[in-house]
Amino acid sequence: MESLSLEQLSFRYDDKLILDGLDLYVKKGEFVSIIGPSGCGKSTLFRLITGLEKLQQGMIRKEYEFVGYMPQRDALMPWRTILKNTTLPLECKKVSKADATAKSMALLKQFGLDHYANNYPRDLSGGMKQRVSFIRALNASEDILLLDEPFSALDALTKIELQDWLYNQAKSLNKTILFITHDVDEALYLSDRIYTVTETPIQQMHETVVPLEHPRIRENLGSEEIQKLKIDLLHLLQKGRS
Ligand SMILES: Nc1ncnc2c1ncn2[C@@H]1O[C@H](COP(=O)(O)OP(=O)(O)OP(=O)(O)O)[C@@H](O)[C@H]1O
Repeated sequence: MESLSLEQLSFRYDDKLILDGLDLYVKKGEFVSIIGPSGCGKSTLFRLITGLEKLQQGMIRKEYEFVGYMPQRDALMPWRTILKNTTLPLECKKVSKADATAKSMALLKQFGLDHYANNYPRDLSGGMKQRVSFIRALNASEDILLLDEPFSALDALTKIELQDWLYNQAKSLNKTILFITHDVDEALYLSDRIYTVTETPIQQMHETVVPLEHPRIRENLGSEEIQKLKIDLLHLLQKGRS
């Protein structure tokens, strides 16, 4: 069953065509990554799905009304406490203050951040802020999350830790995730399928099913089959840039 499907989506900024009749789908519980050259239109696609950009042509079908969106930068509000940052989507959905606080506190505790509930974003490390941003996205949608390069600004070790953390969250909570990354290893480790942008404006993306079992084991990324796939994906990315 599809949680999200885009049909014949076209979009332009003034005279610059970004999407040209794109079809894409994500099934319920699937982890799907999009990789592509800088500036090809990946974030624009997310802004169309979230409604931040107005649909111009084509159709977006969503199984649920709300999507959780984690933009490239953590985009936490510096004047709100960590707790208040995470309750924001619930306030927008008119959830009562008591319920919003209880739900957010439970998530903060689950993610080891409950002691920071009354702190401000400036008090947290980059990795912690990304976790807070993830909780805020979870509070926006129980079902589907759009994550735009959530780990790109982190150091290598924190990135690996958060990839494992995200993978476990996605599987244990049975989330449907559409994920943008520039990191081919990250896409291979986390995803069931990968869409690669090979042309601009984007017409159809190249689709790859990742041939790895769940639960994922990082060492398996070193297998001959996966290394060959990685090289193929890098070639496709080069094609998309030229
Ligand atoms: N509001 C806007 N008005 C006009 N052009 C825009 C606007 N936002 C983005 N663009 C242009 O549209 C193209 C696609 O931008 P977008 O941010 O979607 O790319 P991206 O693939 O997410 O890039 P990156 O990987 O670097 O984040 C770029 O050329 C960008 O300069």
